[in-house]
Amino acid sequence: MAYKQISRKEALSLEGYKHACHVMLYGDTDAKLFGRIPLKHVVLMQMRFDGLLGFPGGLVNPSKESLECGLSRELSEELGMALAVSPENYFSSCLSHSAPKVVAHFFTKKMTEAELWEVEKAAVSAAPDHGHEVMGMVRVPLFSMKSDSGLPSFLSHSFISNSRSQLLSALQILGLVSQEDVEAAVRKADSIRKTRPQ
Ligand SMILES: O=c1[nH]cnc2c1ncn2[C@@H]1O[C@H](COP(=O)(O)OP(=O)(O)O)[C@@H](O)[C@H]1O
Repeated sequence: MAYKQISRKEALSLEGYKHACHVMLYGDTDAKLFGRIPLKHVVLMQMRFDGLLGFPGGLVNPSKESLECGLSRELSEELGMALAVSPENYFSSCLSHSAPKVVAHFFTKKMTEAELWEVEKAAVSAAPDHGHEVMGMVRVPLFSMKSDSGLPSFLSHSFISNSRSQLLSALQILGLVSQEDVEAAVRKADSIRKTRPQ
């Protein structure tokens, strides 16, 4: 599936397109898996109603609201708390060939580990969409183990639209996982998918 990256300005000047805005919430952590493997960062995605992984967010109407306001409104439904998103959080805009006439705008927001905990707690206890449109927040495992568990296994699952490539580019550009490690995880994920019983 091919996605074409375009500028925010170009995206907003397109006629007859729907605009989707999603955000990757992330932060640093000192936590260690099994008390020995440093997790380094927390990155949040969600399990959607359709069984696909994606980021919180949804459709916004740029003729009536800014991308950031529309995204914040969607987040209060999915996360059960107000979360401000500003133009500084803008990351990219992409045309999706799999969903004709949809522009996918992507944002990233760094938070403290305590704030991320609050988001996870509100998402399960206060979000109107919990259990309906959103089945739960998930932390992305960023480590890779010899058995291919961790990031390779996570990447072998099914993702909505271009959310997998949004994740991969954010991990690299924000320096959360090295380019080399991302590329190795993608190769392993592809081989897991090929060998999985149908
Ligand atoms: O995480 C994501 N990244 C990129 N596009 C996404 C993501 N999640 C959903 N989409 C796409 O965004 C559009 C709106 O879907 P979504 O289910 O988020 O919004 P809605 O709840 O307003 O209908 C659809 O075209 C969907 O394929």
